[in-house]
Amino acid sequence: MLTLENLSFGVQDEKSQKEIIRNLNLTIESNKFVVVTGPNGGGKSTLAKLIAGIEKPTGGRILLDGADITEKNITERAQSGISYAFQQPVRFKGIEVFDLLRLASGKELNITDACQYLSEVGLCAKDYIKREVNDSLSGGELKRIEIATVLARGTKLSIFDEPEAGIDLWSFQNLIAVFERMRQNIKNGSILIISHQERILDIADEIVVIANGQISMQGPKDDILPHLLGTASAVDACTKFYNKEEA
Ligand SMILES: Nc1ncnc2c1ncn2[C@@H]1O[C@H](COP(=O)(O)OP(=O)(O)OP(=O)(O)O)[C@@H](O)[C@H]1O
Repeated sequence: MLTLENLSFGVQDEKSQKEIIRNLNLTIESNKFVVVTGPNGGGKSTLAKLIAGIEKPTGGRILLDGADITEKNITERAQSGISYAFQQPVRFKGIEVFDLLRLASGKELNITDACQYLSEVGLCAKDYIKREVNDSLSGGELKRIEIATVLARGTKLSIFDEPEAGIDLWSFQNLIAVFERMRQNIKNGSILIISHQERILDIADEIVVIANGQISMQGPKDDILPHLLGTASAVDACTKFYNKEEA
């Protein structure tokens, strides 16, 4: 279980202090599939980075299964059981896809198992398993490889930041199937996905809407999704909801 207590994150620009996450309280229960959504710039990616240890909070605490991990760095948090898939994944020159999957899994992964992870994210395993994780991979390919590494890690908390970004329509169908399978097989871990996509929101146990650095709505999918739909996209709906709240 992940608990965020009065979590804050602010940055200082030339003129003033900008609060990006404001005294946010959130609990993510074990074995839950939680989707975080909300308007652009609302603070979703920042929140994910605070949980993964990429950014350091300016206030509040982060607890994983009751243990305070606020002061732990990114490596220590990974060791505690948090995986993070970036919105824009990092390339690793000189490392093959197979090496990356083996490192991620933390065990002696054989080629068949590694290929299985690639197939799950819609990549033809034989074409990719020996590819170097360098600039020759497209953004969408890299994104899918990164999702495969998170699958290989199988940690207590897996965080995916906009996994759909840069993925073509055909692969998107596969991706939805991947997340549906994760939802069905969820045990001893939670999944937190940042997404604007209705099909991903629809898989959620719980939806959290973040706007202006705070939670503006939170609850079971069946309660929250109807509020977000009925417009061209969920993010438009979120923006409208937020504007209404502000009025
Ligand atoms: N290190 C930083 N310094 C200054 N501003 C920052 C920093 N990190 C984030 N921000 C700002 O904080 C706000 C929230 O950013 P964040 O990336 O968390 O939003 P988001 O909800 O994930 O947006 P999107 O849906 O567009 O991905 C944005 O206005 C962003 O420009």
